[in-house]
Amino acid sequence: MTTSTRGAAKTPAVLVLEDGRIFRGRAYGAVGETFGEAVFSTGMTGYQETLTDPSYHRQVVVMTAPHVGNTGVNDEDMESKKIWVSGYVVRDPARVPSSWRSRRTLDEELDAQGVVGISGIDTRALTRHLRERGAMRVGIFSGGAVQDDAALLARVQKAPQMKGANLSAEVATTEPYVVPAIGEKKFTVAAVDLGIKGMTPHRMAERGIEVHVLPATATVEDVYAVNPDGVFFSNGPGDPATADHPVSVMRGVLERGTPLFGICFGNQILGRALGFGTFKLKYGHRGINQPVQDRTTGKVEVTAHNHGFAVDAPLDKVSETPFGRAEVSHVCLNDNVVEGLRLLDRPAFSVQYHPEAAAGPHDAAYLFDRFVSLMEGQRA
Ligand SMILES: NC(=O)CC[C@H](N)C(=O)O
Repeated sequence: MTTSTRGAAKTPAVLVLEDGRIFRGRAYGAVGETFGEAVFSTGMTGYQETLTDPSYHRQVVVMTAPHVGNTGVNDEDMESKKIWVSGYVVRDPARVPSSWRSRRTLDEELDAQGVVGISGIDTRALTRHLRERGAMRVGIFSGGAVQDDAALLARVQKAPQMKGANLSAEVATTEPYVVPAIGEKKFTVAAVDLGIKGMTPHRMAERGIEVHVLPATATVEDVYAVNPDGVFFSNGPGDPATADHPVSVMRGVLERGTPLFGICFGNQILGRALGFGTFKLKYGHRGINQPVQDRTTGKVEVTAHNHGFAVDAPLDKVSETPFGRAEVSHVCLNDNVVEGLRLLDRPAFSVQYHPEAAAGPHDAAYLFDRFVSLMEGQRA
């Protein structure tokens, strides 16, 4: 529950981690209370895209960049219709935004959307704590929600965990919709929406793809009803171990041999469809400067990430799966986490990171071209 109060900057706020560590600051955005999983993002730009990425549903995002809100909020950079983070933590918010596109301040936007945040805390200390102890549950409280610390801690410890959370249906579209191809239409793609970011269909549309975005509950029949040249599985929030329905739909697509591409949650679902497990990372990857190697070319790309889980697949051997041979195509050079999978006997691949990459970098945009090549190959 949140109470909207402008001028929140003067209102004391408290951030309580489930292990009892407490940070005191001032309210930012809406005044009230909120709960979620505390995670940190190292992106120095693109806060508007971060806030509106549905994969952040039920997460409280800590920004490691010390100044946030400098370019205000514009009407163009949203990745979905609303802010999805459940809370927002910044060190030093901009008092006066400066950008020709800015329409309002970030503080006003968070307040208008009822998103509770906190500012003026030592975000470096908080980030180091999360790196050492791992992502954990957190609460932010301000105004009338502030009680004694022990009472707040008890409430944080009762909040739901991210492990085991099945969240796609809470963020995905309930009705199918079409994003038309830009210019000449060359292909039709069925995109299963598990929490899709707006830039993803746009990157496909730019390549002459008409994208039929389908609800997370879509069946194999719904997918083939649009007569697709390719099938796409999107990013999305929650624990991939709970995504049994999309895993079974993906198996149906793999059986038919239709070209298939997955991003982030979609990569974890491909992992599961092939028979690999998934697991929770200690504190995840979130930011826009993660080095990833494409092992099929040897090239290293700087990439945008937002994932807390990963696929458990062997890095150094080709695996036999029910759909033929599969290999790890991409790996994160910071920690050797699996960042991409590809099948060797069927036209299917996926990446754990974000080639659509709003707000950049764009090193990985070639993956959309790879998807187009698979669809061309199927036609030839
Ligand atoms: N961006 C995503 O698709 C995230 C996938 C999954 N929810 C994770 O945290 O790993």
